[in-house]
Amino acid sequence: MSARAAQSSVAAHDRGLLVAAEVQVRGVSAQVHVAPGEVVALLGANGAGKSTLLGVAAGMLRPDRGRVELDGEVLLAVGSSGGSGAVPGGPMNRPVDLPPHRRGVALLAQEPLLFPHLSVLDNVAFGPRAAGASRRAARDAAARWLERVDLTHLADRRPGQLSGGQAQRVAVARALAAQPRALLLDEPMAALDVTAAPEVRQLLRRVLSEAQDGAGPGQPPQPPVLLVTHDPLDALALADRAVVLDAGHVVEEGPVREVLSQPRSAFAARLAELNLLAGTAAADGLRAESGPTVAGVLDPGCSAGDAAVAVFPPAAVAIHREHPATGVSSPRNTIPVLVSAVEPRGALVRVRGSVEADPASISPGNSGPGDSGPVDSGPVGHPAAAPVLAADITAASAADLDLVPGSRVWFAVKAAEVAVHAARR
Ligand SMILES: Nc1ncnc2c1ncn2[C@@H]1O[C@H](COP(=O)(O)OP(=O)(O)OP(=O)(O)O)[C@@H](O)[C@H]1O
Repeated sequence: MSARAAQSSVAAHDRGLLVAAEVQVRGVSAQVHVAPGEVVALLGANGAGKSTLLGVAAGMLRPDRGRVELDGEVLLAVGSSGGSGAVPGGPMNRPVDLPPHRRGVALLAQEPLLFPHLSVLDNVAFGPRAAGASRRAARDAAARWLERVDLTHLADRRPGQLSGGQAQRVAVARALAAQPRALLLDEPMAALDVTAAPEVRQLLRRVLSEAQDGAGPGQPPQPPVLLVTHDPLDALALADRAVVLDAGHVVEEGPVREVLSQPRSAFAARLAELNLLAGTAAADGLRAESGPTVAGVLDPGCSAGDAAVAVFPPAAVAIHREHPATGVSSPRNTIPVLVSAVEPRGALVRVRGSVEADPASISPGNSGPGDSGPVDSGPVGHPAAAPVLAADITAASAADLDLVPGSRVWFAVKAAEVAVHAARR
């Protein structure tokens, strides 16, 4: 990239958070921009470079070349100009590398990293105190934040007397009480058990959307949020956009649902081993964006009316040539699908196909879609593209069904196998 092109790419991002870094020893050369109020999920396999970018943004790692800007302020500018690849060079007068505590950036890590000798209240007050608030103002802010994360009753406890989920909620309060100008989340649910993880995910979902709704005229800009995660549910619940890193480079980016439902990189495809339909949560399932209700089981963090996704594994899908009888013992979804690929996978066959919106397109002799089908929601940003679903069936069944690309079939999945999770709209 020429210096001029590099400059213009930086100038285009004068609001929000820009992180561009080249770290040769780690093979990382990537650039990510997060707009004010936007949550970007940084996805990628182990060693892809996610923590490296986060470390550069936080000021914990100095790259060979790199630039970090927050709302136009340069937090880091190191390395020579005129380089190539993802990292803007630009004319370099003198290097800038603000230390972490002067960046106005808060980092929430996997472990809550609370001070063991301080009470919960004083741990939270540490955030605003470190950002320059007076002792009293810091404690007031801490008390307000403990209320927002429903932990007022634990204010006097020491971290050693908290569960893992409670401690992480305290860490969330500490990070946000400092009123950071940008928030970095490094796999914040990864160290939690299966009960605590959804609680913290739900809390983050709530506080992040409150932070975004809260900004108005005269208020500081909404903080950009960069979230590192391996978990597609974290990305779906919390992020607007996904950026996929592979071997240190950005290989894919776009709205989260689009990246997960129509993955173009190998990693996103692996991550998206689940079927996914977007819409609005209903009492007993999901109302697809432009279709009827898919019966399913609502996640505890999800209520009717929320933006949501219905998720089910390919192994839970049965395939029928004719419309199957409606399940008696448990409700069943029947979805008309046009087969696009039939791929052997060991002892199984992965059948992929797009959801058909028009029941009339189903082959003659079918009784038409059942009560709960068809589903024709399209992923965000691709209103015209029908969602693609996958089913794993035995090779013998695939042979019996005589499936080839172009076959028209019904995918059937029991409601009990469909999980409905809250998601960003
Ligand atoms: N301290 C270090 N010194 C040298 N190389 C490192 C160091 N830490 C990480 N690496 C290498 O840098 C590359 C990027 O690592 P990074 O930790 O950023 O990946 P990641 O996507 O965060 O992975 P994970 O999901 O496992 O945390 C990898 O090849 C890794 O082996």
